Amino acid sequence: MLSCSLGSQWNNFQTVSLLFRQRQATIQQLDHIFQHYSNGIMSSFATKAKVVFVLGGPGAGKGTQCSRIADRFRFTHLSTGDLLREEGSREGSQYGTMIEEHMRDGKILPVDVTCSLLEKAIKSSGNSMFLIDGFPRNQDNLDGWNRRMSSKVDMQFVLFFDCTEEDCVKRCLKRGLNGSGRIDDNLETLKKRIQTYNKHSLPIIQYFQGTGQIKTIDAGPDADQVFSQVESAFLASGF
Ligand SMILES: Nc1ncnc2c1ncn2[C@@H]1O[C@H](COP(=O)(O)OP(=O)(O)O)[C@@H](O)[C@H]1O
Ligand SMILES: Nc1ccn([C@@H]2O[C@H](COP(=O)(O)OP(=O)(O)O)[C@@H](O)[C@H]2O)c(=O)n1
Repeated sequence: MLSCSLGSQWNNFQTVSLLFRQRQATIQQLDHIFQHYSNGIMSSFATKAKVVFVLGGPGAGKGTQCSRIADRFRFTHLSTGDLLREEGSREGSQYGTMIEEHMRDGKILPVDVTCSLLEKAIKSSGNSMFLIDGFPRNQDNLDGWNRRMSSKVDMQFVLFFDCTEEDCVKRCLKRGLNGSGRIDDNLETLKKRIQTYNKHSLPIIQYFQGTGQIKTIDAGPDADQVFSQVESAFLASGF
């Protein structure tokens, strides 16, 4: 029986080498044994991608902190909102109108659209560590992820940026005034985004609190202070 541990793989190679030196196996037999063992070695390296979900209200600072985490810990930052905006503005996209309407109304898109974009981005990234920012944002997102992706990756934990509604609104409005160009950084849409967050996203955060997978960050202080909490959370998880 072949074992996948590197120690026993090394022993296997030593055995093959001994057989060869003692001329006790034909080249064909040795080739067969070599292929068998090297497949075992490859599978011991082929680990699943690591995923951290990043949640919090609109404007809580998820994107700001994700780009710092990506620099510091070599994660790839996948902003679900950015992927959707990109898809929405792609010429010929069948989802353009749907994405624009949902975003303007502060509504969450069907998971099949979002999950396909995430899966494509994960596959083409060349990395094995991902921050999935703004997802899963409702039960449909979570169910779709569990159906399509959860067995293909290792979810590490959920980083939750805890921010008051007042700060969230202020930050989004300022982001809009500073020229974000986003169709949803205005007071009217923000009210709807906050409603959606309270009704659909908070239950998901509570679900992860129940499973013990949440790391809560106080998102109120300035970005440097928030990052020092974030950094401690990643270091404590072995990153
Ligand atoms: N800790 C913070 N304090 C004040 N403003 C912040 C902080 N973190 C981010 N911001 C600003 O708030 C706005 C929203 O931040 P962003 O990271 O885009 O949030 P999200 O990705 O959660 O929507 C941005 O203009 C950003 O510069
Ligand atoms: N999982 C997600 C994430 C975002 N979205 C859409 O994208 C919009 C913007 O999301 P975002 O993550 O860029 O922005 P914030 O609301 O976090 O600031 C949301 O209001 C939704 O309309 C979605 O449908 N599904």
